[in-house]
Amino acid sequence: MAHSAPLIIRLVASSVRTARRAGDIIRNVMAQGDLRIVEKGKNDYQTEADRSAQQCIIKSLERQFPSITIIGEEEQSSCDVPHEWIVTESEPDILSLDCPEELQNIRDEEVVVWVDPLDGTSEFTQGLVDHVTVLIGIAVGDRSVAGIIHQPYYKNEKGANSQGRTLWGIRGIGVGGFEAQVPPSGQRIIVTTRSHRTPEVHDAVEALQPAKVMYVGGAGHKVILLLEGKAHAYVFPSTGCKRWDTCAPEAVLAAAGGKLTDVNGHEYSYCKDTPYMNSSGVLATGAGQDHEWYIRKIPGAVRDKFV
Ligand SMILES: Nc1ncnc2c1ncn2[C@@H]1O[C@H](COP(=O)(O)O)[C@@H](O)[C@H]1OP(=O)(O)O
Ligand SMILES: [Mg+2]
Ligand SMILES: [Mg+2]
Ligand SMILES: [Mg+2]
Repeated sequence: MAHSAPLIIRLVASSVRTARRAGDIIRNVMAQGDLRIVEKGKNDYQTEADRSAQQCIIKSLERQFPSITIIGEEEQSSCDVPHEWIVTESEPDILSLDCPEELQNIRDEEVVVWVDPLDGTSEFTQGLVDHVTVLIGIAVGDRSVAGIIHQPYYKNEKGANSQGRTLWGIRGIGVGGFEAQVPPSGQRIIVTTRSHRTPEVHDAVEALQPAKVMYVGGAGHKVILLLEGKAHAYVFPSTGCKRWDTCAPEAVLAAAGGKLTDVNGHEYSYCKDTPYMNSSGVLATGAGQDHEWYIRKIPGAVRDKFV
């Protein structure tokens, strides 16, 4: 079965298992109590969990898919890793999915995988672990087509789920691992950055006249709030987010009927030579929202800074 499924399906199926293992590694680092924080730049941190989770994901995917391009947020080390970090399994339910025609004959050379081993590092270092996600985004050519968002600290309503949860989406196929919800009509809930606020972010959020604003960490976490219908739009007119922050969330959101672009409505390219920085900001809207309306409402003086 594993060898008969198309490349994209096999990649998603093994990325789901790999993201889960990365989540185990993140929880273990936190449980051991020494994050070994490195400051990469202003308000930009890396921990032992970011480094180890990335080793797990990249070494696992390289082993199974040696000819694809994989780009990770953190610097990659050539050191050996514990053998239990190398994932060789795939999620059987995904392997058996029907694949649409246009995704059936993708070649290894066309695929770029964007890896954010730990999204929401600032919040992680502050103990806000429910903001953390592991992001594996799969692009074909320019376009983000599939994504995995794993939440290592997700708890169900009863407060019990030590394995976290794994949301996935593939354009043209659909989503799994969660229950997609459309945000409520008659009010507007905006979600934005908690740790990278700027005057432009403030002005854009104000202009949208929200009933409520949620300030939370992580691009993955904010898109989950859209997927679950807890917010209508994610607004971030600022640089700082990179391709590995948005590739997976964009694909899962699109597969659920939402949309992620820059703040002027242009799609980012995810080809392997693209700049890493999402220099024109991020605007994401949930299913059923009028994406163009949000673009028009963000003041031109803000949008013009990000053309
Ligand atoms: N100024 C910045 N410097 C570094 N990373 C940023 C910056 N702004 C955003 N990010 C990345 O985008 C994610 C979403 O941003 P925010 O939480 O501020 O809305 C952050 O968790 C961080 O990813 P990461 O945690 O993987 O480094
Ligand atoms: Mg980072
Ligand atoms: Mg990130
Ligand atoms: Mg990260």
